[in-house]
Amino acid sequence: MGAFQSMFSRLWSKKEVRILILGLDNAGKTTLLYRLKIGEVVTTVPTIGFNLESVTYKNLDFNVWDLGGQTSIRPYWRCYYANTAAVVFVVDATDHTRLETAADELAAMLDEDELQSASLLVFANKQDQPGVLGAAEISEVLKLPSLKERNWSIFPCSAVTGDGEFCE
Ligand SMILES: Nc1nc2c(ncn2[C@@H]2O[C@H](COP(=O)(O)OP(=O)(O)OP(=O)(O)O)[C@@H](O)[C@H]2O)c(=O)[nH]1
Ligand SMILES: [Mg+2]
Repeated sequence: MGAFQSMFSRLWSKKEVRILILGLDNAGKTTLLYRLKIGEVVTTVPTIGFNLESVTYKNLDFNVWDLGGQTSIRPYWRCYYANTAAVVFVVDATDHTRLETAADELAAMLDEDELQSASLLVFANKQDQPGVLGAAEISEVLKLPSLKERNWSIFPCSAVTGDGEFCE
């Protein structure tokens, strides 16, 4: 194989680093995606299907899939699980009444075979709002400390103000 051909075969075989952004509807997933991508707050509409963007972070390129979170769309999340390096699970930390639902969806997702080696990053979003729960409280509701053999972290953030380590 010539050098040229060899270089291109290596490029073509370069695997996608796939990140999924999941969470209930209205959690702030799309807002967060575009905060990461362009550093700005965009006006969103509920996502029907997905948004896909390549995001470069610290010189690494990721394909970030932001899936719609409405009840009727959640069954389709599993179609995107294969080869996922990390799941970003976004929680509206002001939405006290739906935290249990978020916890159930997260638990079901983490049970899936295709996600056994995926890392989990949880964002306790909307920290700019009054009455918001912090990372420790969200972590407890989602039962993160009981996760075994899972590389997980949780961060408080506001996708709107950009506050929080990973929203910047
Ligand atoms: N105050 C505040 N509002 C936010 C924040 N993040 C998102 N929002 C608002 O929450 C609403 C829903 O945001 P989206 O990003 O569309 O939510 P989503 O999770 O993509 O929702 P689906 O696409 O339906 O699954 C919008 O009005 C956002 O402006 C935040 O950090 N703080
Ligand atoms: Mg959306």
